[in-house]
Amino acid sequence: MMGTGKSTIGHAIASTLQVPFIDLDTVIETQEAMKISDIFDLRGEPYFRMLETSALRNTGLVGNQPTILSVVATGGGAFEKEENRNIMESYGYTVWLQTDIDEIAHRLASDTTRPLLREENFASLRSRLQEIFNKRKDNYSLASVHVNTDGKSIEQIVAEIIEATKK
Ligand SMILES: Nc1ncnc2c1ncn2[C@@H]1O[C@H](COP(=O)(O)OP(=O)(O)OP(=O)(O)O)[C@@H](O)[C@H]1O
Ligand SMILES: O=C(O)C1=C[C@@H](O)[C@@H](O)[C@H](O)C1
Ligand SMILES: [Mg+2]
Repeated sequence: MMGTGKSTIGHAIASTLQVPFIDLDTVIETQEAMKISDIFDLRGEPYFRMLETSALRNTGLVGNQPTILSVVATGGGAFEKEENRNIMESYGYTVWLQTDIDEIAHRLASDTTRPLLREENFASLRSRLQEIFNKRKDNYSLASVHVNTDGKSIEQIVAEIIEATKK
């Protein structure tokens, strides 16, 4: 889900484990030389979703060889497509960061970079987030590791995820 901390936590896990970190949204922006909001506006969401799947596929390979251990943060909508879930499951652990909707709304209230969240005020942002979450939660629950982030520091969340992947 957007705003739960995938990029922040993903980066922190990779630093802790000293492995490469890949942020799929950043990969797509670099490759297209365009901000995600511009890709949505100029090319449309289906085109973005196609780029997302192909970027996801490419994160697992360097040439034709599987890459070494790495941490990948996807966009919040990437787990919606079965094809994407299958690619991610073939790579290893998938992590669902669960964050209270009010907390996400507070975090993103002044952030205008997310094309699916162009809301006029806090109440409409909150209800839009709830609507997106309700639509996506069954797919998110298919992730192999579930971590509730509420009231936790980044360090605590990182430690919980690393611990969960040792089991
Ligand atoms: N555990 C946390 N405690 C407090 N703030 C946090 C925490 N995790 C992330 N944040 C803050 O929340 C905001 C959103 O985080 P981030 O960009 O990592 O989310 P995301 O899941 O990658 O979102 P998106 O799906 O849009 O890419 C940032 O301002 C970040 O600093
Ligand atoms: O939740 C989503 O569908 C999205 C989240 C962002 O990370 C970006 O991938 C894009 O804005 C779409
Ligand atoms: Mg992100």
